[in-house]
Amino acid sequence: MSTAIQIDDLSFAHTGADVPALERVSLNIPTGESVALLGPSGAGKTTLLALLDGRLFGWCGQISILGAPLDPDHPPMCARRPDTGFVFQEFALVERSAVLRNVLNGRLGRMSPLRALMGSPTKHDLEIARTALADCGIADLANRRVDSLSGGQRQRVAIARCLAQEPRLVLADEPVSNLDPARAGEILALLTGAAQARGATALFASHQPDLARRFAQRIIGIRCGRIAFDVPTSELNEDATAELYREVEPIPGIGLRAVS
Ligand SMILES: Nc1ncnc2c1ncn2[C@@H]1O[C@H](COP(=O)(O)OP(=O)(O)OP(=O)(O)O)[C@@H](O)[C@H]1O
Repeated sequence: MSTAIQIDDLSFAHTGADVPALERVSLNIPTGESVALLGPSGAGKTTLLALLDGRLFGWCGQISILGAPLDPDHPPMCARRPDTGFVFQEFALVERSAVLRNVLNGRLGRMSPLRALMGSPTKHDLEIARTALADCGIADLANRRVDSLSGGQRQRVAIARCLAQEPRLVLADEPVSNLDPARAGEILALLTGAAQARGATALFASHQPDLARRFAQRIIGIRCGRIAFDVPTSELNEDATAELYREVEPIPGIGLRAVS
């Protein structure tokens, strides 16, 4: 089976940070797998996803996405961009634009440069965007401006935009944090189901172990920038989860230390 994400000995510190956000992380995620990243606030989940998306630089180690190595100092080539879809924790939508326009933005990397520049989608692009809206249960919101939507509705728009991109790898940073439990389950089912139906790989960060169990085949626990466990979902036990979320306290000049 081919590999979607290969990470070897990855370390990274944010500019000005005293301690690294990630330290000596190695993992391999085969194509088609749905994987959840669990970990307490500040563990390094967002940092890891942003690195995999080619948005942070100056890291050490090796990262390979869909068979192509990332450059630690430069963004990925434009041609590779559409293959990775990202659902942001803060949505990253164009607030004053209509929902449909936002979802069509997911198609930009699939359009010819001229069409993308003119903002002129083909019939096919429109069809895909409307299907993504319908799949996310928000077809009726197509013409509403994003700044008139609730947090949960925005989250659906962000997911629809990602699906419209037709990515081979879906990275999602707490993609359902603004939804009630029933809707959260529905949307994660949609996101992971859509990825699986297309043979795509999904890696999503979550604070909700129960949702991770339901929608991931494998669960990776991150704590203080290091991998605490990496197990098939069926093997995740309560003790490992409790240990992952055990309180940490900052030690001046040293970083984070687990409270015993
Ligand atoms: N832009 C930044 N500059 C400096 N330090 C940062 C920056 N972004 C994150 N960090 C630090 O990097 C570490 C990892 O943060 P990260 O946001 O990746 O954690 P997380 O697991 O995604 O947390 P959460 O669940 O709260 O989103 C934390 O110590 C955080 O304070």
